[in-house]
Amino acid sequence: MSTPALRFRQLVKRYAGTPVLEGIDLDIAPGECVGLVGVNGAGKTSLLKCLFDFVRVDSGSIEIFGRSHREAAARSPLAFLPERFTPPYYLTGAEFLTYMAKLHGGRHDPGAARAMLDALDLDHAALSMPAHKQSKGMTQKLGLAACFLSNKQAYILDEPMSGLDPKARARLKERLRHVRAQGATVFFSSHALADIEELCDRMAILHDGQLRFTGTPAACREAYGAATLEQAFLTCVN
Ligand SMILES: Nc1ncnc2c1ncn2[C@@H]1O[C@H](COP(=O)(O)OP(=O)(O)OP(=O)(O)O)[C@@H](O)[C@H]1O
Repeated sequence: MSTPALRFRQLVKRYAGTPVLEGIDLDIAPGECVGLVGVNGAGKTSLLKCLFDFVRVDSGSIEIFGRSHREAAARSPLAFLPERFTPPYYLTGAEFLTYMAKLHGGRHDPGAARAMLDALDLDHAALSMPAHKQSKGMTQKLGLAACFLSNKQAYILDEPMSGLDPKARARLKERLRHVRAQGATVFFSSHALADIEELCDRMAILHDGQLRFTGTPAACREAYGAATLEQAFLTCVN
């Protein structure tokens, strides 16, 4: 197998001694789309925070395209959308995208930005509106736009569908298929099992600090003898 895009090995994370992740092993291949699911509080966001070195790992390792996640340069091929994303409240949409383009080491391209807003069904008015006047869905789309404009090798998205209306969800799915067709890796958390089934090559179910299941959605249904992914998930976490 080629070098994985992401490799988690025996990852352990505790908060004040309380374990949240207790030996996570997961490889995600370049170009693969993997969905991370689990009940509220299962540790999905914590796993992603470990990946970006936002929180300290207690033991185990994480590699990004073969390099330790502790090296800042190793994280540069990644675009990230945090959970409950809100841009700095005083920045307009255009200022935020300009700022993010700089952080990603590129230059803001107003034409590309407008095209991306169209792709995600975000009104161009968001470009001149400060974030604090935007709706939850608008700021979410803005965060997604910044991610996709970065043209990174891998997109790490924490509940990317959160707050999006049905049209925007459809547009986001199109965009995810588009970046995958270009060879990008996608790793996202979600509570929407239908989205996981529709978009992902594989899914990982995190429960009680461990990955209870990793494989295709079809294999998940089969493993738990369930007609639907929802039933399979419920059996897995019960
Ligand atoms: N900074 C922190 N300090 C202490 N405990 C934390 C911290 N961050 C998260 N936790 C705890 O770790 C556990 C996992 O939280 P996390 O946010 O990773 O779960 P999640 O799977 O993303 O949940 P959700 O689906 O609700 O977003 C929870 O019990 C949470 O209270």
